Amino acid sequence: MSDWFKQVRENTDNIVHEIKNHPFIKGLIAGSLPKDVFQFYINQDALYLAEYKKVLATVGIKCHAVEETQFFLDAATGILAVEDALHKTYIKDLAFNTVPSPTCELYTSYLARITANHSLSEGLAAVLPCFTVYKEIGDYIQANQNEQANNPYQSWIDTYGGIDFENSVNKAIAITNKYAQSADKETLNNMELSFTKSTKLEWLFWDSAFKKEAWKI
Ligand SMILES: Cc1ncc(CN)c(N)n1
Repeated sequence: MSDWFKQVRENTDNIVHEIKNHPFIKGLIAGSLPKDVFQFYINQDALYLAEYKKVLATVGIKCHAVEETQFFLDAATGILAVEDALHKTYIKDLAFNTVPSPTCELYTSYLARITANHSLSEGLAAVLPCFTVYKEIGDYIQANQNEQANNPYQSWIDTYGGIDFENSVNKAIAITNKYAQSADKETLNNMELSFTKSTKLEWLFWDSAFKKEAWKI
């Protein structure tokens, strides 16, 4: 498979389309997203990223080439340090809720299960939407903003629309494409299932934040 990512991205276009049209994203573009909703999201995202760091490290230590391992370990510390700083900016005065929402729990548990029990290729495919969806949404928001000056969410938006994040996303895509190139048909099928599931979970994460999802019992 010469460009695995291009193919699976095309096949998940409907999900990305739904993300772009979600009221959460529309609210970020306009800067009108209610503050309590964004803070709920940032709080849940901090809980998500704490687990995602471990997942990236797990994938990294399974990679065959030392520079691939290094990339994922750097991603776990470097990129996430930037995100942690964003989280501190936006939730500084708030009581931090340490309970993951059902969707946060679902997404992190799913990633942990795939990276622990399935093949490296499937693990790479499962963690990739966390890079690619945010890059695409960051770019999409920046391209569709009428005004950036007074948007309270601009530093969050610029983190994902920026060049540093783009470099890291391209590297993650290149590594995953490389493993896809030597994967058999069954593995390719499983990789696409993982990529699609994580892309759906990205939609669900924003949707659950918009609804400030709580445990029903
Ligand atoms: C849920 C989620 N997915 C992806 C990202 C971008 N690393 C994030 N911060 N949060």
